[in-house]
Amino acid sequence: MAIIEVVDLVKTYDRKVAVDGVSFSVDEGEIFGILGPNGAGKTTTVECIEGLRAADSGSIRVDGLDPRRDRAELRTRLGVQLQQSELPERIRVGEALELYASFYRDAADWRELLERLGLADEVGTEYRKLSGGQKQRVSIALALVGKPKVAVLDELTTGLDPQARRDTWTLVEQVRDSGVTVVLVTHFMEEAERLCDRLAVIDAGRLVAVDSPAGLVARVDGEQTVRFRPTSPLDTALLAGLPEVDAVERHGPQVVVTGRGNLLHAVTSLLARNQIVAADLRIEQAGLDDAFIRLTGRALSE
Ligand SMILES: Nc1ncnc2c1ncn2[C@@H]1O[C@H](COP(=O)(O)OP(=O)(O)OP(=O)(O)O)[C@@H](O)[C@H]1O
Repeated sequence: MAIIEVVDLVKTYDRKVAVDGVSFSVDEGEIFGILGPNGAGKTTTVECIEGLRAADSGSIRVDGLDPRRDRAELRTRLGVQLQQSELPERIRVGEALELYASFYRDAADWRELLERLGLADEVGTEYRKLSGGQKQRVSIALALVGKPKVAVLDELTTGLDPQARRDTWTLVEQVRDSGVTVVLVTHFMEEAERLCDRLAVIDAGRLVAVDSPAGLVARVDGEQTVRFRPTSPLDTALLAGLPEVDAVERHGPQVVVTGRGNLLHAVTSLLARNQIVAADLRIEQAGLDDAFIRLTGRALSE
């Protein structure tokens, strides 16, 4: 069931069209990603969902509420991640949580929340003394303290090192598993691929596609590459004769086979039939990166 519905959203700043007729819906209980390059209109879209910005046209419903008209009620159902700069440097973690909990009639037990987010030891620590990853966890805690049904997390792992980023992903999955629908704004392909059940790909204000990461990748009928080192002599003409294979090359001791369909299975079966053992066998397939390029005509990082 849809918990967020966005229909034909349009938002213009002066003459710049930031969001240009975007429609999508978010199902209850999913991690829904909004993926796109800088300036694509992601933040504008979620700010309209949060009721922080008025759309020029289109309609939005969050758990049945109109974000502008029902802002007060929306606040109890939608948790918004705070940007880092919005907390005073010297506030202690426990104080921040207590303060935010006081804004809600029915707040979560914030001590239990800190425990769950691995911050129990930092209750008395000043915000400025936390690591980047810890600050992000505090911002997640603050988004959850009102016991929302939906949490919006915007550029959650920007600036984090790879380990802290992975820890944060695990945390987001735990949040979802606890029954909260998550809307995740990101421009990291890996994050989107690893974490999101479905994604809206936005480019230059327009919705390019909504699908699961695997569904997006499947739209690219991509070429695959299988690499291996045969441990006994191999007649590559045998491989070249397989219907799945487009080309076979030798790079020193390595054989590189490109093709389509169930390429890996075709290659390994042929090797098995000929009693050839493949060492260092690897397959490379199209990923979300390739799908993004196919859909938008450019790489996400451009
Ligand atoms: N308050 C504003 N006034 C004028 N233009 C704005 C305003 N906020 C955003 N824009 C412009 O609208 C477009 C969409 O911006 P938005 O912040 O929604 O994109 P984004 O996808 O979230 O990008 P980023 O990843 O860089 O945050 C950009 O061209 C941006 O410059």
